[in-house]
Amino acid sequence: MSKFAVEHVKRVHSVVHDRMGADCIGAGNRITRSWIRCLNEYQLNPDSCAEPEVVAPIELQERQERLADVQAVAKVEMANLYQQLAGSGYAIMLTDREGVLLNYFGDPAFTHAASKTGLMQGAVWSERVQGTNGMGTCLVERRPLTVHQDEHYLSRNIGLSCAAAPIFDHEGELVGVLDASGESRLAQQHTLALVSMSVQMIENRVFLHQFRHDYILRFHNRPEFVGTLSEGAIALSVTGTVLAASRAALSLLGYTYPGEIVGRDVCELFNITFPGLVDSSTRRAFHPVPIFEVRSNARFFAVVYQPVTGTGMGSGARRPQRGAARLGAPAAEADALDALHHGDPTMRANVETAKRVMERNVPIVLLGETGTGKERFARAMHLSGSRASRPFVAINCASIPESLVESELFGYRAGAFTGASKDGQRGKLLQANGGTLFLDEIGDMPVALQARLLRVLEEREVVPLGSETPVKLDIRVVSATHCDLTQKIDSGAFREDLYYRLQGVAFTMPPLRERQDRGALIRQLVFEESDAGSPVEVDDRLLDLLERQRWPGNLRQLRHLLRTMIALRETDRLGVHDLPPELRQGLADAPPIAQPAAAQATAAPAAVLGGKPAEGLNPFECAEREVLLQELKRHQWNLSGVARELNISRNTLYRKLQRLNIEHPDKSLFH
Ligand SMILES: Nc1ncnc2c1ncn2[C@@H]1O[C@H](COP(=O)(O)OP(=O)(O)OP(=O)(O)O)[C@@H](O)[C@H]1O
Repeated sequence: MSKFAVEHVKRVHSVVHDRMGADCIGAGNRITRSWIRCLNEYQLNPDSCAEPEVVAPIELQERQERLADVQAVAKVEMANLYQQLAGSGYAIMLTDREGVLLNYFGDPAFTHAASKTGLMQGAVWSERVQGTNGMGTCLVERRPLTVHQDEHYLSRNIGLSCAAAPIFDHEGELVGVLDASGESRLAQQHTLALVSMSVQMIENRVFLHQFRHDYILRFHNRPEFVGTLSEGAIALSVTGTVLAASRAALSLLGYTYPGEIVGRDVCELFNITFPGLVDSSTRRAFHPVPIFEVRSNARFFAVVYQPVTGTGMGSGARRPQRGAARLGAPAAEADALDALHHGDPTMRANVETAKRVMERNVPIVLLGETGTGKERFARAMHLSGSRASRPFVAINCASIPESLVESELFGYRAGAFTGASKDGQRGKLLQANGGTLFLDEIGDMPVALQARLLRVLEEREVVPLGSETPVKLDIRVVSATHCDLTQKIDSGAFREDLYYRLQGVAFTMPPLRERQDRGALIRQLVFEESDAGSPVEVDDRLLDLLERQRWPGNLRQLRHLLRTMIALRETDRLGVHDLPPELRQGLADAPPIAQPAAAQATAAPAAVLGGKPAEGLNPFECAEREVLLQELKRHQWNLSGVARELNISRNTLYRKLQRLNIEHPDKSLFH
């Protein structure tokens, strides 16, 4: 151990064990708290030399797809941030909520050193694994922070300076962290401000994108700030019900949780009716109009943007109707279910059955692989039925932290516990009252919570925390899962009684590779991803290529690819040349999905170089394999050269070679 490391370890122990020491570190108590967690709770050795923990490539891909919306926007912001910090030795990183590094933009000067500490895609930077660090500690503290040099817990990380800010979704849930890390001597004071601004930009853009098919009220207390980074945004349904609010909107209006305003009518927030708001916004040609907040009478300036139409719901389907009844389906929304398919027989049968059962108060379960459209199906049922003007509330049962379950689901009364909001909080169950509750990933719900949920569903009432008065519940419950619930019941991970309570009718969403309407679906996705006013087309060769793929990530994966291609396109007609280079070859070579599995394996591109053919690899991996083989050939199998060229560490390169079945023509040379 170096003298420096010995000193560091001593200091960590003295800070944790001795309050005097803690006061001495002068770094604010977030670091002290974190060090205490690292030593006492995670029992980490400050001088640990353990290899960085890296998730398997397939897991990384799944995690990236789960955060596809955020990632697509974040990539652009990361590139911007990287440019602003260029030359100062920084790497910009995005992690998910578990601290797994999803994206990495590295300054070449720093990348090599960084990979030694584990700053690379797939590495886990949670506090539990890497001790006090920008990303991991930010995930725990849930606020922007810096971790500078020897504030890091592990002595091997004290060469770093990190500035990290948390990214939240519109439901206030933490989804990840954006971080800029560099070598300490180059650390810049304003980095944290830049990172925080980028996060705000990411959150705003994700919000505007996710709710682009709804009305969006964008406002600020100064007219010139409408449309800027600091504006607030509220998504509204066709009847003016608040569907969601951005963080800035909540803060401008003085609320803490989205649940405090979601489900309310916009006229309960501002002293103007929804049709009045839309009319004046349109009449003023989208110049901000003054509106007044109901509680404080504070003046704001607002613009209401119309939904981007073209989801198959018909143009104009979402125009607000003057005095539209709060209950009763807007007629034009009735085809939301029909718009889910373009002739695929399985989906058509699902839609027809859904229409028959959805008003009958029968619980519904949606089954299917990830990304096959379960949530979209649930939303379409909601929009097509009599509850369309009431809230649709989605809960991801797998991701609610144990400690928040109670208040998130059931809500609490004002002052129910220390730290509770003074106005109390309506839980998600009550937010959904009158509408639909969508329980996503139901198979992953913690068992303790299953019992409580069962009771609520049976009694049809909720008692918020700190209250004794039950509130009546009237919700339509739709659940979804990608796992086999009967297997979970057998293993004791899922309650049988809850299973029968949730499953009245089950629908199975066909995977994309089995859908017979793939061509029309691709066109539909391209249309949805195009900006209003500049529609993008797909040429026949590209369409044919895309139709023939197996799409393990289903519609979500396809949408993600199309979004990237549209963002980077040169003209409004997408062709094969718009495919990312690493995919072009792989997609072109991949076998058509109509072939039986055995045939596909043999049809996968056999490597000209590199030993074993690419058996069992998906098209993306085949593409990656091809690119790697070309690079290896170009560098005459000099691994250091290839690693440098690809901006990855030698370790990562080794792992890739193994995963992609690449061997040197002369095997001994790799070892
Ligand atoms: N019929 C459809 N037409 C166009 N896009 C669709 C359709 N169905 C789903 N999608 C798109 O596919 C993506 C994934 O859909 P969705 O989130 O509903 O899938 P899911 O099965 O609920 O996924 P997960 O199991 O991971 O929660 C979304 O971008 C959604 O808009």
